[in-house]
Order: sequence, then C-alpha cells, then structure tokens
Amino acid sequence: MTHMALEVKESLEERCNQMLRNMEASLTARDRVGIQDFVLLDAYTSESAFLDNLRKRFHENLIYTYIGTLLVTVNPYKELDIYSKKQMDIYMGVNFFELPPHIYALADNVFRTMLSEFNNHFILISGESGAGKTEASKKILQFYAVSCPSTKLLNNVRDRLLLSNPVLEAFGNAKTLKNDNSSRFGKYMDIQFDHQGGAVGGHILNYLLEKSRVVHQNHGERNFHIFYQLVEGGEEELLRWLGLERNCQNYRYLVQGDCAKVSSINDKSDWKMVQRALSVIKFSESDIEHLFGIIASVLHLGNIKFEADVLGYASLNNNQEMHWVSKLLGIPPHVLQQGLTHRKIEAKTEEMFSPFSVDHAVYARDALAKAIYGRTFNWLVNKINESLVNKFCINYCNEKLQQLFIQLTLKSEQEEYEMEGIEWEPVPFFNNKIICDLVEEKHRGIISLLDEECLRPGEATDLTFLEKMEETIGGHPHFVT
Ligand SMILES: Nc1ncnc2c1ncn2[C@@H]1O[C@H](COP(=O)(O)OP(=O)(O)OP(=O)(O)O)[C@@H](O)[C@H]1O
Repeated sequence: MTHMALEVKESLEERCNQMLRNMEASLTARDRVGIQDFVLLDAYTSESAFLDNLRKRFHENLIYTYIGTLLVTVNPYKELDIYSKKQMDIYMGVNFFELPPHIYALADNVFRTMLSEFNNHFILISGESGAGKTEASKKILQFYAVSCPSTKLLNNVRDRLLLSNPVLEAFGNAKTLKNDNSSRFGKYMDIQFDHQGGAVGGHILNYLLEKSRVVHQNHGERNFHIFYQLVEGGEEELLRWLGLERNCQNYRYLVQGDCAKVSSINDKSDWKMVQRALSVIKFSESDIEHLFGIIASVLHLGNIKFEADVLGYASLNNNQEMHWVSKLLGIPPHVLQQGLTHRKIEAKTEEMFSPFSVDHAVYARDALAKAIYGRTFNWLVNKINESLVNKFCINYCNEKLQQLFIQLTLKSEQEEYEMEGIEWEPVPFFNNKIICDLVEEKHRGIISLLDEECLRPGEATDLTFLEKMEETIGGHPHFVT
C-alpha cells in the first residue's frame, strides 16, 4: 500500500512538475513570440505594447496576429514557407481560433460563414503603399482556387480570376519609391459562388487609375509596367510593326524617373507571362494587336516635338512620330495634326480653330496620351469582366455599389445635417433604388422572374422569359426590351 501511495505521490509530483515546466515553456515562448491575439494583451491600451508584440512575432517570422476576428499582417519582404498546398489543407474547415493566425484561416472562415448563413461577405484589405494588400488578395484567391469545390466550368472561372491579375498588374501597376509593384488604381473584386461553394463568376471594378503617371514620373519611379515589358520583351516583328525600338531610353514617357531598368523586375519574362494570360482569358489576336497598337501610340505621342512658327504658334513639321500615331490609331494625319496644334471652338452652327502655343500643344498632347491610356485600361477591365460573368450581373453589381454609395454618403449625410440643424444646400441626386428593385425585388424582380421561369414545368427559352418580363414588368419606367 505504502509503496503504491508513494508511486502515486511520485507520479503526481512528476505530473505537476511537468505541467509547471510546460507552463513555463509556454510563458517563455509567449515572451519570445508574443501573443497570437491582441485581445489577450494585458496592456491593451498601450501602443508600445502593441508594437512590441508585433515586433516579437515578426522576429520569429510570425507575420500574422489577430485582434479578435481581424487580422494584422506585417510585410516580411521575403518568401516564407507558409503558403504551400499543405498549409492550405491544414487550414481548410478548421475553427478560426484553433490554429495560429493565418490569412488562410480568415479566407476559410469567411467562405464557410457565407455558405452557412447564405449571405454576402466581404474582406476589406487596407494599409499603406507596399504593406502587402495586393499579395494578400492573391493569397486569398489562391486559397479559394484550391479549397472551393471544382468542376470543369468552375476551373475555367478560377483560372480567369487568377490570370486576370498579371494582366491588371502589367497595365495598372508601376514601380514607385515605396513599392516596385505598386497598384496605381483602386480595385474592388467580386467573386460569386453557387450554393455548393463553387466559384461561378466574378467581376472587377476599377477606379481612379493614376493617369498622370503616363506622362510624368517622379525620380526613382517608373511608368506602368506594360510599356517597359513591350519594349524589352516584344518580338522583333511586333516592334517593327509598331515602329518601336528596343531601347526604353528612346522614349520620353519612360525615362523621367531615370530608372527604366529595375533589378527586382524582369520585364522580358513578365511580358511572356502577360501574353500567356491574355490568351487564356480569351483576348483574340486582333484585340491584342489593337491593344499594343494603342500602347505604342502613347509612346510615340510622348516623343512628338512641337516647333514654334514665326507667330510663336505650335507647328508640326513632317513629324515621323505623328505618322506612327496616325497609323496606329487610325486617325488621318491632317486631323491629328489639326487636333494637336489647335483648339476647336464651336458656336451654334460655326466651328473655329484657334492655334495653340507650344506649351499648350504639349499640354494637349499629354492630355491625349492620358485619356487614351485611361480608356484603354477601362476597356481592358471590361473585357476581363466579360469573360468572367455576363453583362447583366456586372450592371447589377454597379447599381448596387451606386446604391450603397447613395445610402452611405448622400442620404445619411443629408439626414444627419437635417437632424443636427446644420444649414446646407441640398444635393439633388437620382436614387437608383428603383433600378435595384427592378432587378432584385421578391416575386416581381428580374432575378425572381428568371428563377420562376427556370423552375416551372415545360420548356423555358430566352423568348418565354422575355414574354414573362414584358407581362410582369413591361410597364416599369426603367424597363425596355
Ligand atoms: N505575404 C508576403 N510574403 C512575402 N512578401 C510579401 C508579402 N506581402 C507583400 N510582400 C512583398 O511586398 C511587396 C509589396 O506588396 P504589395 O504589392 O502587395 O503591396 P500593396 O499594399 O498592394 O501596395 P500598393 O498600395 O503600393 O499597391 C510585394 O511585391 C512583395 O515583394
């Protein structure tokens, strides 16, 4: 008995010691690697304690920390072995707080909540330039590409979503002082899932492209990547057809930042990747030809030089560059010449042309280059969207965003002014709720009608659907067939 009691006592003592050792180890580890969730930080109001915790974790390559369900990331600026397929598998379907913080945990949690609650979710990524927002969004997309149930159709959507990134980056990103691959436009990406969680479509909304970069870059910065990729990587025949030489130094719009070559960027291989991506996301050969024709025309525009005539007005004398722009944009040379050196004034039935000074002509030339590039970028995004989801969904998404904007800014702001008795000029606006209702209203909206038409017995065709809409919403002021 005594012997046994001793044994029990000894094993109890040993277990207690072990527990103490474990506690101590985890406290030491906690001291070394910090805590995983800021909610557990003792000095939760102290900024220095917050930063200290981030720093500790960062030194151990732990770049993710939670604040409850919010994820804080510190850019490691080096490849960490935390984004493998194995890591994705570990995080799939696991409770959010069960594993160390990770962007995959967040992506997985959002996805599963969306499926169980049957509602929309969004992931907002914010931070200063170079913080790692674009990389984070790519990690999320890659995670969904692996974790979502896949069929051939869905794989197609997935590939397009993933491959639209290099194309958008080529045309919308540039080297800045803060980030060698800085996104110079705002991006809102929408992914649509079916009830089983398969990605069935997507939509990208771009806004506020930094067009001024096309004609001017600060020291140490570059123009948009695509220009350098074309000049460095474009095939000989293509460059000949576009009238370009393989030397970025020859183009005014490419050298103002004095850093056309950047060690971290390989324009040649990026060009190849963009070409592959363009063909996978279904850009036809003629689309691609026109696209690069326009990009080259911008480079030629930048090299157009004006001379002052005897009266000091801008003139273009047999300008080789202008002929290239004319050829690539399909504008007759005399129209282009007139447009670049004169301002058109229209008065009722009359048109007058007033000549530009050289400074004005330079300004107009740069404005044209910015407008051409800006519109090309919009066209590109629309084209990518076309291949992702049909026009109807795009329009619906835009209307909903507009509605959100109206609700959040115009309406609530004006209501607040009224409530607080602040005097202001009421801003008149068109409330597009009527259009959103037309699409989404229960039983009477286009989506409900489509649902009904698909479910009813008998053969449903585009025509029967159209008839049904005409019957039900034919009198709606915003419905036309
Ligand atoms: N998780 C990560 N792992 C390794 N490197 C990263 C990670 N996130 C970002 N980086 C590095 O930091 C660079 C800048 O990140 P990113 O382009 O995502 O920043 P951003 O916040 O989108 O910046 P901007 O607002 O200028 O577009 C990347 O090119 C990459 O080198």
